[in-house]
Amino acid sequence: MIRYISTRGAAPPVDFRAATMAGLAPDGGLYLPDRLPHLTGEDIAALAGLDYAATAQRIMQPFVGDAVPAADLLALCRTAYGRFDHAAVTPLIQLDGRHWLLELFHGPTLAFKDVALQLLGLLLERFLAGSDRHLTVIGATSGDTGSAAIHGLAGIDRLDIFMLHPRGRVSDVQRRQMTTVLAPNVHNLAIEGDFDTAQALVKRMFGDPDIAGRYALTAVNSINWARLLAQVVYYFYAAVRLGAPHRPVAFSVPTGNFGDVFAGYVAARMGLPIARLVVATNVNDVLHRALETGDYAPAGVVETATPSMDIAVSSNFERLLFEEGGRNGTALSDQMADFAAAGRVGLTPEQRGGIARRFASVRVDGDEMAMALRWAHERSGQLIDPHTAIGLSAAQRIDLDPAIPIVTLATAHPAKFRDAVERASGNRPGLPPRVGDLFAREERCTAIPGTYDALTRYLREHATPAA
Ligand SMILES: Cc1ncc(COP(=O)(O)O)c(C=O)c1O
Ligand SMILES: N[C@@H](CCOP(=O)(O)O)C(=O)O
Repeated sequence: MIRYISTRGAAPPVDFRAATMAGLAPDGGLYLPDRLPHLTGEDIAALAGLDYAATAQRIMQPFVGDAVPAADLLALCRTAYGRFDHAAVTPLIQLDGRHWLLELFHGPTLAFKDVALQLLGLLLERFLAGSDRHLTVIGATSGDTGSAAIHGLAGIDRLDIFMLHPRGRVSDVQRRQMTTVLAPNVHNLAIEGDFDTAQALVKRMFGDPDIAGRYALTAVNSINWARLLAQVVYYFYAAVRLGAPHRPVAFSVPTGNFGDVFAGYVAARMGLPIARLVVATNVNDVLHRALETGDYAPAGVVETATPSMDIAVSSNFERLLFEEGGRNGTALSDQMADFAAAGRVGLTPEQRGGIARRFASVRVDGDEMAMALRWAHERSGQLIDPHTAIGLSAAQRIDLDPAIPIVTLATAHPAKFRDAVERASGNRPGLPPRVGDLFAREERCTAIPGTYDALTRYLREHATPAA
């Protein structure tokens, strides 16, 4: 059975249930499976007849093991993906002979995060029902993870969620999707600072024994392995529909925390013929620079029309460094210590070589983003969101055999970023019916300074101790 090991090598291996409930490993590392199941060409071809929920169960079961029996996992997938408002769950849309969009935004909060967080909510509810524990979820968001997590976790018994977003830096739709959920277990905190401030505060809490032990913290950001696992599924689902295993497919992924594109990497390592994974960044291009130069050196973040990608320190890059560094926890731990001390770290030749075999990267600026957005509209009559447009622009510029289809992950509905879409294209997307009354709903949110003291004070006043 698959066990979960930490990228830092000093935490005991655990099963899927424990890894999901912990979020982050106790040594500060990120959990990864101790081995990846391999799918043969026949296994992949057999996915062609399955709907989304059945594909999800088939791909995830080996990772989940007996933590959730097959029939139950299928039922959870049917519930989670039954809440999407498209029969295909994640439909593929053809733009031209070569370019496709994989629409991941048909869930309750209109972004790809719903694919994982609808299921993660159900898994946590199930795991809690079988125990007497109380969990405190603490998360950081630039808008999409927060709304999806709140919609996935609101109302769960013996679980509270504290979600930090950077005040004034999320769109009005994103903010309201979070702050209008009035369930008593939901706490929205608007902090002074940017997304990295929020993410650093959250990570510090996990490393603080006084807080982490007292409140049984868990994470729903993509540092939680279960988030990524659920995202592996749509790479298989899309590639099979475009001819896998007989035809390779490339994916272009608008990237911030490196979660979504890492899920694609896992799919490739499991045997899916992915010709190339394109890491598409905006001008906050730490990942593009790291892939080009081998120097992972976060710099200050500037605000862009794609706020969900305005990230300096990209959490899941650590997972890739571990995988491509020989899965050596001690070496990775040293590398991360160097990073913490110097604020930058060089990749080893082994890591650079491994990464270059599977990935390409493109940095897309605001004008290029707007051009891709207009192109998609002219071509297909469809408005796409600015994050998707970053992915599409990268896909259009990548050097790849033209016979290989390239799928851009459409990570959000354009209505979530309607001001930016209007600025780029002159067209204002309407709100879909499921959020029609969003602007009439009451909001609840607490503003706090972006300091550790302020956050821990709030937590001590509002969180429930573990025992
Ligand atoms: C709309 C949108 N696109 C892309 C991304 C980047 O995804 P990841 O952080 O998994 O790289 C995010 C945020 O995570 C997002 O909200
Ligand atoms: N863009 C993200 C940032 C957090 O990413 P996550 O995938 O690590 O949860 C957001 O929407 O909040």
